[in-house]
Amino acid sequence: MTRAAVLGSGSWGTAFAKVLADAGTDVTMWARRDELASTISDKHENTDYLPGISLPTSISATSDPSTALDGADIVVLAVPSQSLRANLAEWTESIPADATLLSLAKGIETGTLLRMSQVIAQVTGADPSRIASLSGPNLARPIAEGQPAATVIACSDSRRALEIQKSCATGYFRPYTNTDVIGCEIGGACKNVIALACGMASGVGYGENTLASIMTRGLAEIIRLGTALGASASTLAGLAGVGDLVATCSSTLSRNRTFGERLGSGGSMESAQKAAHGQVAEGVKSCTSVRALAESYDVEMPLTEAVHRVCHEGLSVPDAVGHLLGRRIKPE
Ligand SMILES: NC(=O)c1ccc[n+]([C@@H]2O[C@H](COP(=O)([O-])OP(=O)(O)OC[C@H]3O[C@@H](n4cnc5c(N)ncnc54)[C@H](O)[C@@H]3O)[C@@H](O)[C@H]2O)c1
Ligand SMILES: O=P(O)(O)OC[C@H](O)CO
Repeated sequence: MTRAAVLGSGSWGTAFAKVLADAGTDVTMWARRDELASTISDKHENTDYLPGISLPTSISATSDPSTALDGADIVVLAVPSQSLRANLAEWTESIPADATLLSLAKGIETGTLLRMSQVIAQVTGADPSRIASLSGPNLARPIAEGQPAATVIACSDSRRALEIQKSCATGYFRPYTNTDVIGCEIGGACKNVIALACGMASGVGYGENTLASIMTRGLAEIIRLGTALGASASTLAGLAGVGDLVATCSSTLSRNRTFGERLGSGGSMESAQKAAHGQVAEGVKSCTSVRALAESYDVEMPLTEAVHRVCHEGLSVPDAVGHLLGRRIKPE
């Protein structure tokens, strides 16, 4: 039986742990707090992040990372992007030598501008062939409720991608494999920024034409950046690109879209952060790193630039809209 350690017991870590257990994988979760680990093990519910969802009784949880990691074939990294490096530094010693490391995080590290698989390789010293990324239209709660969805598991080593695919395929969760780790990670990180923009537009009161225009032009800038970094455009036209972009930009369950909506309807960054109740909207930090990454490759990303300026330079949403529409007109 495949054994997985899921490190991080937020919404997606918990929903994905359920998927793994439903697929017949032996799962141990790690939670930062003892109290949450005990609730998951004893009450089979994550009352903090996914209240009302019954977890399989086979899932156990611990606040001791080495207990969770003991004998793991697959190590699932389910903490927010900006905390992955510090957490991994503490976990590396206990990670089994041949385990596959699977990142669920959708972000670009600030400062280093590294993708999550690059952070993992740098901190753990693992060969890139042991590192995989999972990304797609995967809002946590509907998946935990068993609503059908598909995803992409990207790894340069197809054997490892297949091992993960088998460990999480269920009657409601359909994983596809891919070898394009860059495309998968760029799609996942960048769509959060575009979802912030859609939320801002929706908060102002704009409707479907505006949102569809932002999604489509957002995809154009994601493809420009992805291909400049070596991703395949077809990955970005698939589940980890268009699929996730549509789900996140359209859903009122998205933390990124909701965050943007609060800004668009006149809320401050502080009030939007407060209203998120500790749940991470990755795009708020990644807009800055994606923008810097794009600049370093001489790639134009006007929507990302606008989101960065609203979130971090005090530009108002109406002024951001004015700047975007005032740009030079050009062919599509
Ligand atoms: N929630 C979703 O629907 C969803 C779906 C797909 C991917 N993701 C991605 O998965 C990653 C994790 O998101 P989530 O939704 O589970 O987040 P979350 O906000 O629900 O929870 C984050 C988890 O990480 C822990 N955490 C927060 N800061 C930490 C730190 N500094 N050190 C250690 N642990 C810390 C929290 O205690 C919590 O257990 C993100 O990159 C997100 O973009 C989320
Ligand atoms: O709630 P969000 O905005 O972090 O998005 C969640 C997932 O990434 C959707 O696939």
